[in-house]
Amino acid sequence: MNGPLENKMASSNINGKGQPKSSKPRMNRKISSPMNPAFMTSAPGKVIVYGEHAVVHGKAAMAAAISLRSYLLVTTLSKSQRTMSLEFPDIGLSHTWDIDALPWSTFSHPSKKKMYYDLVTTLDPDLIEAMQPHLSDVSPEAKGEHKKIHQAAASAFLYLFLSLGNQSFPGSIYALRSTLPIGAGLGSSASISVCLSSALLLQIRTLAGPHPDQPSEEAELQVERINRWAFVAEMCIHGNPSGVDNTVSSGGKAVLFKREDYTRPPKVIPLRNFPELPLLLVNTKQARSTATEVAKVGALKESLPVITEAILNTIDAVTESAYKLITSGSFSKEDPHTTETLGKLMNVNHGQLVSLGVSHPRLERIRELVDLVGVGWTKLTGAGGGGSTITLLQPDASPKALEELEEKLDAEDFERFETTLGGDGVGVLWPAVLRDEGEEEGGIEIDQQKFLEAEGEAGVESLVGVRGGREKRDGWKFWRV
Ligand SMILES: Nc1ncnc2c1ncn2[C@@H]1O[C@H](COP(=O)(O)OP(=O)(O)OP(=O)(O)O)[C@@H](O)[C@H]1O
Ligand SMILES: C[C@@](O)(CCO)CC(=O)[O-]
Repeated sequence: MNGPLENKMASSNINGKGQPKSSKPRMNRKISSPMNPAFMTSAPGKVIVYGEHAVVHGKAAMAAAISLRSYLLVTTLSKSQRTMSLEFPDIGLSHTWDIDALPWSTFSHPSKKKMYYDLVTTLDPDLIEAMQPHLSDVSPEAKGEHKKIHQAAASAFLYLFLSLGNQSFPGSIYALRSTLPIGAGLGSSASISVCLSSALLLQIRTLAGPHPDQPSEEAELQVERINRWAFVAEMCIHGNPSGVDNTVSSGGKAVLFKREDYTRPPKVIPLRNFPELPLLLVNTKQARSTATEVAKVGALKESLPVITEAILNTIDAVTESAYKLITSGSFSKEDPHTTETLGKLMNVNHGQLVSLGVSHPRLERIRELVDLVGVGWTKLTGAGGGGSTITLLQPDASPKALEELEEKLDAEDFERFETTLGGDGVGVLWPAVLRDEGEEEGGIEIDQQKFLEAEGEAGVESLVGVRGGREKRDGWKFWRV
């Protein structure tokens, strides 16, 4: 059976299959004091329903959280252990920094120091430079794309840690597992960014809650702070993010998102009555980097500015039409005409993304297979260039045709996902103890060994999952906005 590492990365040029772990996870260290119990954070992936890429250029996008999530377990070490460790087995990354050797003087210099409530919209080149010597010894044996994946995750953590922490920060281990495929357009980087940002903000004790009777304005402020720092981590991972992924991952549910001015917070409209659309989510297993795909569109805009801007504007019009339809008083998802309009808009949006040059033959093959059986409307979702598609299924799609489609997708080695849209955003499990409903007392204490050894995505989901397949789990808490 595949272990977590083998399962995670798609079989492509950034293949993580069978990568040796950099070193064995350190699972035998002495763990937290009762004052600093081990705790967890978790955040969802997302699908972009309309408007990816255009959103990087100031247009609107509509996106919703999905039920696949990342989970981060934080274990505080005893006072004498002055190290910060990352255990990210999904990508085969294991690294430890000596806290006292990190570039504190640069990060805490008055001209550079940021506060936990600040809005940071660009990475500081001096800070990036100061981090370099501490990143160059991360996975020195890794090569090519594999190395980039490690560097991206390590730099996201280090930039946040050095910005939010200080030299007297307690030594800690950050163990991360995700049920999301990586580089598949489903927001894996945003979900780990939200996990890291919320964990560090909790460790420096700047977050209130989450607790059940928290006023919603307070909850909103906490989520906003997490989201701002998650955006910083996203900038470390993919250069020029719009912020839509981390916004959905932090707040959950579904939103219309637009960032016209990068020096100001984006405009985010929650879509409270976002319909539970019957969606089929398919991964090409062709991993790619969001940074590369975003750069492709940037390059097209430079070489064909007028045409590219025109395409981006028509994408905006598609997103706007879908938004108007969903928020109109007469909207009903039972109405086949409405579904058909949303579906046609998805098809148009896909065509626009093809013109921007971010499709891939495997994405086109999924479209072809769906079109051949005629069960719905398909578009790529996320950055494209591989990654995933979403298909809005026709309400009257015949079960036989659907079965036929599933067989074909399986035969051609595509990966189908079942997921629900619009779930919770960032969650906290403090301390790391879970109890299933009906269980008498005690509950399961999640320690690093259990967490790192859980078998595959299903093992992670069943051990620490927000639902874990059960009706209700006691322990995970969310800021309710
Ligand atoms: N489970 C994970 N463990 C460690 N690092 C991860 C994990 N998931 C994502 N990452 C980091 O995020 C990067 C992938 O980000 P990228 O934005 O390219 O893809 P994505 O977020 O899955 O897709 P999209 O942005 O299109 O939704 C990886 O290279 C890695 O650095
Ligand atoms: C391609 C893109 O629009 C969506 C990636 O999920 C990039 C971004 O918004 O940061």
